[in-house]
Amino acid sequence: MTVVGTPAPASAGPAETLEPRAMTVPFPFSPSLLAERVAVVTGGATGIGLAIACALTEAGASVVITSRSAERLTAAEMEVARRTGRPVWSLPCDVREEDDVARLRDFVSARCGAAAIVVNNAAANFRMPAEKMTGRAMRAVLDTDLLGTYQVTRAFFDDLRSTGHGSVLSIGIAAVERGFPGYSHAGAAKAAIASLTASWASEWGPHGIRANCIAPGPVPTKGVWENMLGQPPSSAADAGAQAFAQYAQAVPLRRLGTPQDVAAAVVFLSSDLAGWITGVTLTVDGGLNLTLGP
Ligand SMILES: CCCCC/C=C/C(=O)SCCNC(=O)CCNC(=O)[C@H](O)C(C)(C)COP(=O)(O)OP(=O)(O)OC[C@H]1O[C@@H](n2cnc3c(N)ncnc32)[C@H](O)[C@@H]1OP(=O)(O)O
Ligand SMILES: NC(=O)C1=CN([C@@H]2O[C@H](COP(=O)(O)OP(=O)(O)OC[C@H]3O[C@@H](n4cnc5c(N)ncnc54)[C@H](OP(=O)(O)O)[C@@H]3O)[C@@H](O)[C@H]2O)C=CC1
Repeated sequence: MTVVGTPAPASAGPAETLEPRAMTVPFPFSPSLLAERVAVVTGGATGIGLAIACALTEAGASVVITSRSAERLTAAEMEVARRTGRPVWSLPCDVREEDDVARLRDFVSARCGAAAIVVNNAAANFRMPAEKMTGRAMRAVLDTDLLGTYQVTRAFFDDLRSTGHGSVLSIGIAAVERGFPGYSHAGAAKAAIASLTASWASEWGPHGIRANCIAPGPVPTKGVWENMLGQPPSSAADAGAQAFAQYAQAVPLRRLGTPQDVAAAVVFLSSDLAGWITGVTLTVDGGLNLTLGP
């Protein structure tokens, strides 16, 4: 039986074990829930995107993953097949580049058919105090997170509409209305994504396209460790690992998130189970935002 949180292989090194896969909830959706649907997942080779690709595949969708690295995509293709027993397709694409995005759209259409589900998950992040933020640094993040989300979604608009049940899922960040200290570029981009989502929902509802945002709290993926907190710790005793363990105690549900927590929300929102839900931002954070005060 396939499960949402396939346990890490015994051979997994310290970096892999940081992507918590301890959750062993049986896969909660029918394997035919998304049958005949084609899905595109940006940033689908690692972390949360990889878990989303696995979950959509397990729910019956034909999935195309994309990121800038052909090497990571090849590894991810094998990982999805290992976890789900089904193939995914992949194409390198920098979401900041219009030509790349146009090629992606044509690849998906030729290989699998019209996309009914677009998951905007690709993102870039690095710590930088606001007063030190250069224009290039700001642009590097806005171009990836915001422009990339807009560009990919727009490229697939005709396909989404043609299916009659298009669904756009964009990944934001929990409690972004409070800002994102140290990461003001990413906070601004993610806040704008929530607004884009609402605009798309209103404008495209009449075309049968739903648009929703998922706003995760902290999920200690390898990408977060490398880009936000330095190198992954080599053991649970490392200061970084200790800080995260302490952070978990601030969460009402007393744990940090897993990629699979986010993936389950994506499957639900992209399916007909959520057929009358559009324009929402769903926070997936174990209740952490409730502890931040009024
Ligand atoms: C604690 C829980 C909350 C977690 C919330 C959210 C988490 C996440 O979003 S996780 C996603 C993390 N994953 C990634 O970030 C992976 C992808 N990131 C990247 O590939 C890069 O960081 C990049 C896209 C931003 C690099 O883009 P590129 O166009 O190649 O940028 P340049 O190298 O040309 O640099 C442009 C500009 O930005 C400055 N810069 C880039 N990276 C960093 C860095 N790591 N630290 C500081 N500054 C950086 C760079 O210095 C350039 O500015 P100038 O120096 O003024 O030219
Ligand atoms: N982990 C967390 O705590 C939280 C994460 N999020 C969001 O969840 C999503 C996934 O993050 P996570 O899995 O943790 O981190 P990852 O670093 O694993 O994922 C980011 C992905 O984006 C891809 N990517 C980056 N830039 C581009 C680009 N220009 N074009 C195409 N792909 C690109 C990367 O692949 P490649 O480098 O190969 O291009 C990578 O696969 C992001 O949107 C993030 O902001 C939100 C809240 C909390």
